[in-house]
Amino acid sequence: MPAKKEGFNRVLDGLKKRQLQHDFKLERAAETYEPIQNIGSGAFGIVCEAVETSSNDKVAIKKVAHASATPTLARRTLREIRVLRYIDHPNIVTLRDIFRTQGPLGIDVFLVMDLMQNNLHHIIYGNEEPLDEYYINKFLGQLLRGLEYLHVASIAHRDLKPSNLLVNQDGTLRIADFGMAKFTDNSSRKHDDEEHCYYMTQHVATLPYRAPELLFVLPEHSTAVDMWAVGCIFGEMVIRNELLPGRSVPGQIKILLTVLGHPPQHVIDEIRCERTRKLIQDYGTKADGEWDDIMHCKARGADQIVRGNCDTIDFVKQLFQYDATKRINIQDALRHPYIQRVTPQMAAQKKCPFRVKRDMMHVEDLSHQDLIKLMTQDVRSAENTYNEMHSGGSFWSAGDFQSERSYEIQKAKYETSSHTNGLDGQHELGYVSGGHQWRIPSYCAA
Ligand SMILES: Nc1ncnc2c1ncn2[C@@H]1O[C@H](COP(=O)(O)OP(=O)(O)OP(=O)(O)O)[C@@H](O)[C@H]1O
Repeated sequence: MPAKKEGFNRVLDGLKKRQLQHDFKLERAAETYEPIQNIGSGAFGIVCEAVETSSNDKVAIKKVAHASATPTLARRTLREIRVLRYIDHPNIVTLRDIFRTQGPLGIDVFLVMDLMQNNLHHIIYGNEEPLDEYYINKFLGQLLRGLEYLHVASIAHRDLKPSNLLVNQDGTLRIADFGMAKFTDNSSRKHDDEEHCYYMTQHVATLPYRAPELLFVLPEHSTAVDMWAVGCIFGEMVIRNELLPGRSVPGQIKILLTVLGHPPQHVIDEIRCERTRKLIQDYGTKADGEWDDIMHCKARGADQIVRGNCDTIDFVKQLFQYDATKRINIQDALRHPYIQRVTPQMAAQKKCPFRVKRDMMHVEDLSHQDLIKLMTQDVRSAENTYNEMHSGGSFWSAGDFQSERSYEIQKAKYETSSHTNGLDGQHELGYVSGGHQWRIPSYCAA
């Protein structure tokens, strides 16, 4: 290598190292984790590869800078913590630890996860060749299994896209980035109505994966938004291109109309936004797209996943129903002949712990102040990360209620307890009986 280039690379390496040190000032937790290199960033977080010094395990640390500064950041962070902290599923990213430091603009939160080698976006586009059919089906099957675990607990991810699906060399896929995750059931209709405004809805889900009920600002949002995204991701794996590649809201709506045809009249009738309804009506009636062609028109290589395969086409059609109530749900998707044909029979999986659902129920209602309070309680300080690692102390895990019944008992105890955390009693049960200042999550237990 010429000397000039070597020198230049050294300078670049030095700059990267300094940036890493600047981004990941871990305070006392630096004795527990050693950052190695930056590996990714999104709109809300930066992620580095690091080593856990005691075990030599490689981990990924996601930093959400000044997580307490705005309600949006605080809510995103709390959602991610509360979904991930009790979950142990082969197709959902594993959260190992959480700690915080005090940054100049509020609390910086660090989520320590198992390190994954890649994400599906890089897998799809990192190769000239389209993805092998075997891998498409393997990834699809794992995505559906991870979603089943969440959807059965009425938790919608709401930001599924290839870059949020992490993949290891052995083909394991794990769903990541739960900043938009939300508990959705019939009682959440209230929130949906509150969210029924242009601003809120247009910040859920990345445009090319955004379901029509979000795009058209319809009142009903459920786990069905994820099923639409599954269709988009499946299509993207097949054609090696975004299936519905809009770059603006009107542009995205026009792409839907062009590719998928006109929404049924009852869906249009539900649209309250005059501008959106007019846009759809003015666009006129288009013929429904033929999935055979849609999935193949941009495909660079030959594959037979879609063409001529009736069960594949039926599966795709059911994912792309404009009407969310008619869209295939996760359980029917797993039972669909296409999935049955291409994915191995899978054993029944265990249920998502009730406490995840319980923790997620109230997040959407909280004020900025309450969000900060809960986030602070859920996350230990970097100081404690170091102390607990080195004292070998056992971590209290009072939040580990195994069932709805034990939750109710603890809740009753809490509500009659004189010990209060300043909230309304429903929100932070783990605070009741622990002697510790911070609520230490169960997964930290040795
Ligand atoms: N556990 C992990 N192992 C390896 N890489 C990861 C891990 N978690 C996240 N990443 C990488 O970091 C990137 C950014 O992470 P993430 O999507 O969680 O951030 P974000 O700011 O919430 O993103 P977005 O803009 O999509 O909301 C991901 O696309 C992924 O490539």
